[in-house]
Parts: sequence; C-alpha cells; structure tokens
Amino acid sequence: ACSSRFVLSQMHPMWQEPLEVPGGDRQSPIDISIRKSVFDPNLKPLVTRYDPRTCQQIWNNGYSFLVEYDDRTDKSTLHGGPLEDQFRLCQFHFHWGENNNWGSEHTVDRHLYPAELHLVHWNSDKYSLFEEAVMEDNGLAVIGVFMKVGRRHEGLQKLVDALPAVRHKDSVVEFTKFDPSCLLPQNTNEYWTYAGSLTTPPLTEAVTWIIMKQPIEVSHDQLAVFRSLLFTSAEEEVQKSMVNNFRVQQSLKDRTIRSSFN
Ligand SMILES: C[C@H](CNC(=O)c1ccc(S(N)(=O)=O)cc1)Cn1ccc2ccccc21
Ligand SMILES: [Zn+2]
Repeated sequence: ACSSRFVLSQMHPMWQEPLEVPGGDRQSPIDISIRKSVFDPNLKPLVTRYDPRTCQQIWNNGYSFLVEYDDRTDKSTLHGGPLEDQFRLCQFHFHWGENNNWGSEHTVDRHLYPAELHLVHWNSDKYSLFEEAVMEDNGLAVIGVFMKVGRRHEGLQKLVDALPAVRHKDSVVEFTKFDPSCLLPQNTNEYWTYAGSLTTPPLTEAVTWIIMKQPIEVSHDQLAVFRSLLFTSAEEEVQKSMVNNFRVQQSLKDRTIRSSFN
C-alpha cells in the first residue's frame, strides 16, 4: 500500500499551516466557483476498475483513517477523465468536521459539506512507486466525493463497523474485500478537475484533482462514528477526538477549473 511504508512521525500538527510550501502556486483545497469553471467537451468519462481483493487494511495515521490497497500490480485502476495515463489505487480516506456544518476540504460556491472522501491513485504508467509519483506534477490523481447527511450508506457501514478497532493513532486492522466503487455517486460523468496538491504535508503539487459534482448520502450516526476516532495514540494521557481534519482553502492563483458538464 502507498503510505504504510511512511510513518509521518516528525509532522507538526498539520492544521498549523507550514511556513514554506513547495512552489505554492497550485495548492489544495480550493473553493470551486461554478461560474469560474470552464466546460471542456474533450473531458472523457472516468473509468474506475477496482478489485476488492486488493483491499488490505484500515490504518489510523493520526490525521485520518486510511483504507489501504495492494498497489503492487495494476489490479485497481483509474483512467479516462482528464488523465493521459493509467493510475493505481493505493488508499482512500476522509476529512470531516466536529459537526455537520463543516468538514469538507473543497467547497462549491463556498458551500461546505460535513465530510469529503479522497480516493488516492498514482501514475503507474510513468512511475514504479507511490513514493516516486508523489514528487512529480503528474504523479497523483485524487477523486474527491462530497458527503452529505441523509440516508444511511449501506456500503459505508462495513467500514464504520471496523472503526472502533482503529480508534487510536497508529492502530491497524485487517480489512478485506471492500469495493470502493460503492462509495462513488451513481453519476461519475459530472465532475470538476484542476491541478493541485496534497492537502497534508508534504503538500507536494503532484495531484490532478477530480471532484464529483454529485455528493453521496451518509447518515448522521455514521458520521458520528468518524468523530469517535482519536488523533492520539493509546499511550498519550490526553485523548483528542479526530475532528476538523481538513486544510484551510488555498488561493486559486493562475489556475482554471474545468467541468465535464455544461
Ligand atoms: C506523502 C505520503 C503521505 N501522504 C499521503 O499519502 C497523502 C495522500 C493524499 C492526500 S489528500 N488529502 O491530498 O488526498 C494527502 C496525503 C508519505 N510520503 C511519501 C513520500 C514522502 C516524502 C516526504 C514526506 C512524506 C512522504
Ligand atoms: Zn484527503
């Protein structure tokens, strides 16, 4: 999997914005202003082929919880959309708030969602490891899916039921046979795309962002279980609940947001 080889140990609490940022002209997240986005008729439909047998584990890394996939072969892939190459799924994770009024990293015309899902892929046509791709400007592709409060999401529930086992930072639990396509909205042909960065250190400007227009619905109780996770490890005496794990919005600078729809 793409991140378990790195324990982000010497990381300052990520929500104190680091001083220097690599480049700094294509940072994420951003507000997606609908009127500023440009329809691009050449954008293709997204093609995701995810094999649930590559699902391996859930890991609390002290910032979010990651569901990690075996990315040693091209079994779970993404191509199409704005992408020239084929990308390999390595993990997905979420960002959420302390209540249902905020929590997403991206916004649409300043509208905040209570949570946002990120499916992280790296360019396996050009690079041989995630760690290489993360330093290159065409290295990563992240699908962002907004989450709003509504009906219970049956596919998400298997994940929610596993969360108490990874309550503390650095805890890992086996998690298999999960098909992340169940977390995509039924309409994946309508999305925005722009050139951005990781939203946590090292904030490298390696990400082609693909943000779904249609949110998925999850229940209030399912989000409440996300908030029962902890930033802190079992040894630490003061336990801090894992909430508000989103980065502040960054300037669009000289970028164009393209939409796949009119
Ligand atoms: C980046 C990597 C840890 N971070 C991520 O994998 C990651 C993925 C997606 C997002 S988001 N929220 O934008 O979707 C954020 C972070 C570790 N790692 C690998 C190489 C490497 C080099 C220096 C420091 C850490 C390093
Ligand atoms: Zn993320």
